[in-house]
Amino acid sequence: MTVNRVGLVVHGGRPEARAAARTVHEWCGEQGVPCTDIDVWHDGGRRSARDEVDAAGDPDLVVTLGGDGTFLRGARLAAENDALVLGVDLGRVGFLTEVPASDVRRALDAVREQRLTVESRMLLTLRASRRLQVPSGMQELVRYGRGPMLPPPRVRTDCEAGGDWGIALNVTALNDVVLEKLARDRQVSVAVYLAGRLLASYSADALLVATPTGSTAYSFAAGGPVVSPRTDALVFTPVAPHMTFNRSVVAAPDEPVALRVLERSGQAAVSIDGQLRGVLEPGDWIGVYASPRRLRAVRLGPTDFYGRLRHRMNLTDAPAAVADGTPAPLWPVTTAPPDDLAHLAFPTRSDSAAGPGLSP
Ligand SMILES: NC(=O)c1ccc[n+]([C@@H]2O[C@H](COP(=O)([O-])OP(=O)(O)OC[C@H]3O[C@@H](n4cnc5c(N)ncnc54)[C@H](O)[C@@H]3O)[C@@H](O)[C@H]2O)c1
Ligand SMILES: Nc1ncnc2c1ncn2[C@@H]1O[C@H](COP(=O)(O)OP(=O)(O)OP(=O)(O)O)[C@@H](O)[C@H]1O
Repeated sequence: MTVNRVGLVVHGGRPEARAAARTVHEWCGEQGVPCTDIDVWHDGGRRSARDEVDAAGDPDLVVTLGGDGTFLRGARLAAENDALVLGVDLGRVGFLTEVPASDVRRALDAVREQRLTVESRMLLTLRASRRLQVPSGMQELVRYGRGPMLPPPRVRTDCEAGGDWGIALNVTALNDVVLEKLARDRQVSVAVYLAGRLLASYSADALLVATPTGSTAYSFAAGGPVVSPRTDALVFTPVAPHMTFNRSVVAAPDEPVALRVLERSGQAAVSIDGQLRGVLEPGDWIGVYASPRRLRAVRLGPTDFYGRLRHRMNLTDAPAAVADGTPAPLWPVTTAPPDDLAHLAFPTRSDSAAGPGLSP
């Protein structure tokens, strides 16, 4: 693809990320490609995704330099502009970022020379019974020292009128939409509807709806399933529900998950990809569903989701299994499997064989 303009999202608190940003600026200077820093944390607060990408001159490639939080910030901007996103790994976990910092130049060259595949990932969006906002007195209290808050979500202008089903908000979640208690000592009471049918009323610390990408984040910590990011699905997971049914439910992409705060519940905070975006009162509801937008992520080689799961989550083998024999063979994703293990995957599977827009 031709890169016409690069937008940079940098973890400003990390010197290595600032150094990598200089490398990207240098590369862009050499190639004559305009490059703008975006999602800069101004003293006066942060801007909506639309305002950010407009101010950055409509980048068609968003490069993130940081950890997963930085990638999530970049994904929000890339999705708004249907831009590609490339995540450079300069974080603590780096589950979402792929390219090591030492490979930034090589990665940019590969994008320019079209030696890439584009992985399409599902995003969530939502409708709500009213516009979301955080009461001003509450902002300082709930932002946990994590920097400026995003402005309240805008209403989607293409859906502003005629919807009996609440107000469509211009938000996208790559990981998850979380409804959680605000008072430390008071759970939220929430009725949960899947595809319009009541699943159950919950009393819990939080209830969340994750994408397959987000299944390895908060949902995973709450005991939810790991879902391949090549799948489209909505993963509903309760956090510390005070009831016998505490399982996740995996819904189809056309089955919305609606969360309605019950009459006597405490207030509930709505977070999207870890960013506080609103506070709901009893009687309010949100409906979470698959966004018509997708995230377009740059992949420079075969991706290795399960290898990454094993490696980044430090999965360890059962001691008894290890003691029972030689360790199970493990080989890099770029290397052909040993001949006697070739049956473990579809034969001759490659990125290009996986079909347009999806890579394994
Ligand atoms: N108890 C928990 O695990 C918990 C609680 C709140 C929020 N979160 C997650 O944090 C996310 C926001 O990330 P952040 O970096 O801004 O906040 P953060 O710094 O609090 O990160 C939470 C952790 O989750 C990791 N992470 C983020 N997305 C991931 C993914 N898709 N797969 C695997 N690990 C992932 C991050 O690297 C980090 O270690 C939210 O979307 C939510 O899923 C997790
Ligand atoms: N652009 C920035 N300017 C200033 N501080 C920042 C910036 N980005 C991140 N930080 C600081 O870093 C903290 C962690 O941010 P975040 O969780 O988004 O990082 P991350 O990219 O996920 O990396 P890590 O994997 O280390 O958490 C923030 O609370 C903030 O203090």
